[in-house]
Amino acid sequence: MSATVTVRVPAKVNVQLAVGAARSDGFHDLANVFLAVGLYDEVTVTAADELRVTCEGPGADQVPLDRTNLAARAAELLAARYGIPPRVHLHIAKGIPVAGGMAGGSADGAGALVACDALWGTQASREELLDICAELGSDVPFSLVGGAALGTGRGEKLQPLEVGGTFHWVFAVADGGLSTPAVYREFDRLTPDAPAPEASPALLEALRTGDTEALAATATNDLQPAALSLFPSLADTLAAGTAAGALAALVSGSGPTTAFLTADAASAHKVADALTASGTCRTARVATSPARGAQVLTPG
Ligand SMILES: C[C@@](CO)(OP(=O)(O)O)[C@H](O)COP(=O)(O)OP(=O)(O)OC[C@H]1O[C@@H](n2ccc(N)nc2=O)[C@H](O)[C@@H]1O
Ligand SMILES: Nc1ncnc2c1ncn2[C@@H]1O[C@H](COP(=O)(O)OP(=O)(O)O)[C@@H](O)[C@H]1O
Repeated sequence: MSATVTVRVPAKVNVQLAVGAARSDGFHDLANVFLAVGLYDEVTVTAADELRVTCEGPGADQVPLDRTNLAARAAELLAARYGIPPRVHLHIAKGIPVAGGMAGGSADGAGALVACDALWGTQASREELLDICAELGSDVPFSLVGGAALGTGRGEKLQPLEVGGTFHWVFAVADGGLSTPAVYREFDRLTPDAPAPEASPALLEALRTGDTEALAATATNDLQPAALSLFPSLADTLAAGTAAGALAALVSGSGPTTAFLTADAASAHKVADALTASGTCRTARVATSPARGAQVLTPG
């Protein structure tokens, strides 16, 4: 056991987000095709007198530092399973836009879990870790595994997917955030008869073969109309990225980050520059996918 462990965890984009009707538990059944992208949060855990969370980086002021933080909840859940007092300092270095539909909070939950497991030497099995992740949130299991996966149920039941190449993305970070439950509520209002969600075979094939144009032609997000309804100016951001040459433009998950798939690295930089100059977003970030899931940087 070492005194400090740092874990790096990627963001995600949903290349397909098919959403069904609301279930009796309030969640929605999904066909959620997750793709991990190379924008990262780092979670560092250090032994301390009591559980404490600190956060640095863009948007850190919007991250709760109390027990509602997903990193704190992850430490508490693992500690409770093994009868360990959760006396740790969790420090989060944010690289993933906060409340942006890129699963930053989920990344921190998965990262804290892996970091505490290494710090405490609990050696929880992959199944146990995935179980705790699912308890923390629908997106958290994917943050642990990374790569690409089809999430069914509320998104927590994962089936790994093959990815045959590198995809080049631009992410436009919006001014402000969107609440995930509010976007799902707006989806319900706009889509009274949502059909059962199904993954698109053509999209899965595009991922498998690493075919950017085919992925661009098949990527869809059923939450996009709801996100646009609550945040209408996102339409201007999508239009600016498309005008600059993006092959596909879509809202990332529940938004308000928008995602632009581009032909190659040069095109990604061109689209990012155009988005920044357009004044329709706060900042634009270039990243590639797939990316590895939660990974220990300093060994425990
Ligand atoms: C929309 C998605 C797409 O990947 O991600 P984000 O864009 O928020 O990152 C996810 O479904 C968000 O997953 P996550 O943020 O983990 O949600 P949870 O904590 O499990 O649930 C928060 C709330 O979202 C709604 N929710 C979430 C998942 C789901 N399948 N159906 C839902 O209706 C519920 O209102 C729930 O109370
Ligand atoms: N470690 C965390 N980092 C960011 N947000 C967190 C964290 N823990 C809890 N939250 C809460 O989760 C909400 C959603 O944030 P985030 O996970 O970044 O976005 P999204 O769910 O859109 O992908 C935030 O508004 C915040 O209140």
